[in-house]
Amino acid sequence: MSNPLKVVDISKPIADISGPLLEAAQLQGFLFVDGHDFSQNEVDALFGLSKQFFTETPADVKSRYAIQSNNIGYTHFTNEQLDPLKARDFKEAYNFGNLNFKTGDFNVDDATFNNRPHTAEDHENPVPEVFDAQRDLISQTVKKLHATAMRILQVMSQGLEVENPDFFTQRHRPDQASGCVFRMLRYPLTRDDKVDNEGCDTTIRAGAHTDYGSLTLLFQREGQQGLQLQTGDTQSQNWDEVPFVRSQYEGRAPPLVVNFGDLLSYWTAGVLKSTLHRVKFAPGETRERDRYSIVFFVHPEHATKLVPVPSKLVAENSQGKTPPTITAAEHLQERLRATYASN
Ligand SMILES: O=C(O)CCC(=O)C(=O)O
Ligand SMILES: [Fe+2]
Repeated sequence: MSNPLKVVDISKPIADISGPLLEAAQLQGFLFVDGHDFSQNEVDALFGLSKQFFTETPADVKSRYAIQSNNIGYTHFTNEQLDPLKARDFKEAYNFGNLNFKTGDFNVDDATFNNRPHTAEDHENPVPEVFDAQRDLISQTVKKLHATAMRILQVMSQGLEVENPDFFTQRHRPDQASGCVFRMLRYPLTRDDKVDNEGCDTTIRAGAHTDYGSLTLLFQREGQQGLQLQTGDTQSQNWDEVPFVRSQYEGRAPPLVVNFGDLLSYWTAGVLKSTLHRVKFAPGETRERDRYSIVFFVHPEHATKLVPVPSKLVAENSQGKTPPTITAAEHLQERLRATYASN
């Protein structure tokens, strides 16, 4: 399969890679990031853990950890109801949140995480047993994912010629409350493509959407492709498949699939592209193999004010218009509300 995306090696000097990274962010909103420091063994262990959780945990146990309004927990969309919307999103996921990248803590209770007294709306965010037994692996992973994301933001800042090269990283400090989420996903194979769902395409497993935050980093597995991004204008409805590519480094995990989210697009007056994407299987493919993916959604600190980025490129693009200044937390709440409203 040909590869429509650029591969950028983030272990190379920033000056050599900031141009290509910015170009990918502006034109496609997607790229592959190689030169990260995840080994294949480490990523295999994560996918093993994900498989163990999804396939060995009884449904009633999973439902005890059901997703909360803070976006933490287990979510399951089944095609058992004859609801075409639900049929399209036949997948299950577990979201880890309230992450502290300095300590490696995750699912911290809401009051402690937000550093305020406990209120009735707060959640405790208990961790399922399978994950509790692997705390170190999860902590190490989220710390490294955050560090990788910070490197990408730095390279991007240089590409955007932001006056302060730390503008973005200063707003994504590792130990401050944010909406960052680490998510394990499984798209099971047990459906029958031939089921007529009132004309809707039953091979689509995650409907077309853009991501909410700053950046998204994703691990996929060989032979389990399915992610597609929209190319061309929104009318033309062309979809490019994200292929599986290997790292150029021996023993390293494959390059991360990285895309830019709505918040970064908003924040840069549209210079960076938040691209529509979806998960779709070729007919028949759904009966051969599950798709597993592991995703890290990066968000700035909750209190971050989305003020104009001090960059000529961004200023030119905004053409003197200044959108109302909102915080990252307000932006996230708005997007989550819209998602729940459409379900
Ligand atoms: O599983 C995938 O490949 C994509 C997941 C995704 O786009 C998302 O969860 O936002
Ligand atoms: Fe997504």
